[in-house]
Amino acid sequence: MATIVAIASRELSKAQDGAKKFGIPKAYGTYEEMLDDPEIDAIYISVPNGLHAEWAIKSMKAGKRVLIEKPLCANVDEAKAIFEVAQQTGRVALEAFHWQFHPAAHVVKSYVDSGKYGKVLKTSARMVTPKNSMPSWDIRWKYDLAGGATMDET
Ligand SMILES: NC(=O)C1=CN([C@@H]2O[C@H](COP(=O)(O)OP(=O)(O)OC[C@H]3O[C@@H](n4cnc5c(N)ncnc54)[C@H](OP(=O)(O)O)[C@@H]3O)[C@@H](O)[C@H]2O)C=CC1
Ligand SMILES: O=C1OC[C@@H](O)[C@H](O)[C@H]1O
Repeated sequence: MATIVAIASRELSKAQDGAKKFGIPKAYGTYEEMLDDPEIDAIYISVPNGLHAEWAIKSMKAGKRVLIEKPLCANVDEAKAIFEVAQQTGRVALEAFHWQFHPAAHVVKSYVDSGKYGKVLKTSARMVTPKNSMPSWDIRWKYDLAGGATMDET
């Protein structure tokens, strides 16, 4: 079982509001301060996509295990860097993407692998969101933060 020990924001007042709302004992006004907290074993990384690798690597170097929001990171070089640091530090790095563990996904994969229904010739995906649910300032529109529909649904 895990206990949430602290929450961090780039703005202390935001962290304090979150801590109060969710009954979290400690609030930090920088991410670095949280990494310095010896009481913390693992960090949940929920910053924008383009910052996942940076904070996963800093967290592991600070001795923490990391649960990294999907998508794991922005590109293959970052993915390699994350797993190199995980190996060097002996820390666990896991992407918070439930499909790889979902029984339904395994059943679908077993059908595909079995060839029972023939070969997969094409797949297609479309991202649709309710009108105004993703304002223009949302991180998902920001290329420099590794936004975009493909990244969002990866
Ligand atoms: N698994 C799932 O089902 C879901 C996963 N996600 C993933 O979670 C991550 C965050 O998504 P979401 O919570 O919707 O995003 P938000 O924009 O709501 O939150 C991201 C937070 O990151 C912090 N942050 C740090 N640096 C920056 C920066 N340069 N610009 C903007 N924000 C920054 C901010 O917190 P602060 O200012 O307090 O420091 C901000 O509140 C994404 O990787 C997304 O793909 C999102 C939704 C569902
Ligand atoms: O589950 C999700 O649905 C909406 C998306 O924008 C989000 O990032 C994703 O994780």
